[in-house]
Amino acid sequence: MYHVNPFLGRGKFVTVQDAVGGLILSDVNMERFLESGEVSPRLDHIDFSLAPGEWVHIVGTNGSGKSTLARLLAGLTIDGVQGTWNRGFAGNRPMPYVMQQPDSQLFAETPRQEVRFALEWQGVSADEILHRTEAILTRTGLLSIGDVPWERLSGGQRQLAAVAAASAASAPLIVFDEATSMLDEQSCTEVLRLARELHRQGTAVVWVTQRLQEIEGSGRVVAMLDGRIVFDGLGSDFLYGSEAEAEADADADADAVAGAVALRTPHTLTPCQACGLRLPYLPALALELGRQGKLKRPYPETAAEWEQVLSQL
Ligand SMILES: Nc1ncnc2c1ncn2[C@@H]1O[C@H](COP(=O)(O)OP(=O)(O)OP(=O)(O)O)[C@@H](O)[C@H]1O
Repeated sequence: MYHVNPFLGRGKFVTVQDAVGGLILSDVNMERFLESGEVSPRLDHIDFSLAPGEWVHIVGTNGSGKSTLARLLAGLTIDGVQGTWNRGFAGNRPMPYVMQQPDSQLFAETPRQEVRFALEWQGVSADEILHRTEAILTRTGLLSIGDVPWERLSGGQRQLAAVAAASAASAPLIVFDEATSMLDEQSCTEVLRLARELHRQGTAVVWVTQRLQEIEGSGRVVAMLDGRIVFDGLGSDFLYGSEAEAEADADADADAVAGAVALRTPHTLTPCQACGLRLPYLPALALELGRQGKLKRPYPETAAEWEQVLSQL
């Protein structure tokens, strides 16, 4: 358990007790000082927990506090944070943190060197390094370009190398902070595939993104607004609202059609829209078809599911 002790200076954490289990933040608070001299929250009394092996999407508008929360979860020091937390399964060491810009986190000159360095930092033996480097390059699809210098690789390939190096730590948690935002569609898919593979192998993943099309209906979504967590629940409820709200909407529509009410009750905003975020095209289409009674939940997610639904409309 860690406490931020304001009397020890900014960002110094005091170990109170070790515990293995969930990574838990309690009442974590952080202020930012505006040019006007006013103080506003950067994190506003956040409570958050992450179980071992869990995947969480963190979303929110620009400046809502996603990166600040992500850095804290990775165990990186941030000046001026206050609150209480238990790092649980994530332990005392900083966890791998994959950023938006691969170039700001690459140390070596080629993918193979990058992975080797990452393993060396883990204290892995020389024999083991040789074997594991090849295995990681193979798994990440980088073997054929393992010795190509960064300047001859695309941004997507450099980001894959950053993920490969992050995965070399075999850490219990990896934080991706908008890791796909600068990439083309194919590279996004590759980076997401690697992250999902790590997750399948038991790594907890914090996935910060502005790309809401990456949300899965059955996955966990945490949405931030003005430094607060304003939603923590299922991806489908975040995108479409809860089923109970949808039913209430449908009842209101039926009443309006039957003339039981003079005016049609306006639909409520979904949590996604209430956060100031725009629904991606396909979820917006699903929501509209659902509201017209042409589609029932669970709404389609994959291309194959959409194809089937559209062929039946
Ligand atoms: N190093 C810093 N010092 C002071 N304020 C900061 C610092 N970094 C971020 N902030 C402010 O804290 C608030 C939250 O920033 P943060 O980067 O966590 O949000 P975000 O949701 O990740 O935004 P974005 O999507 O634009 O990256 C913003 O108002 C930002 O301007």
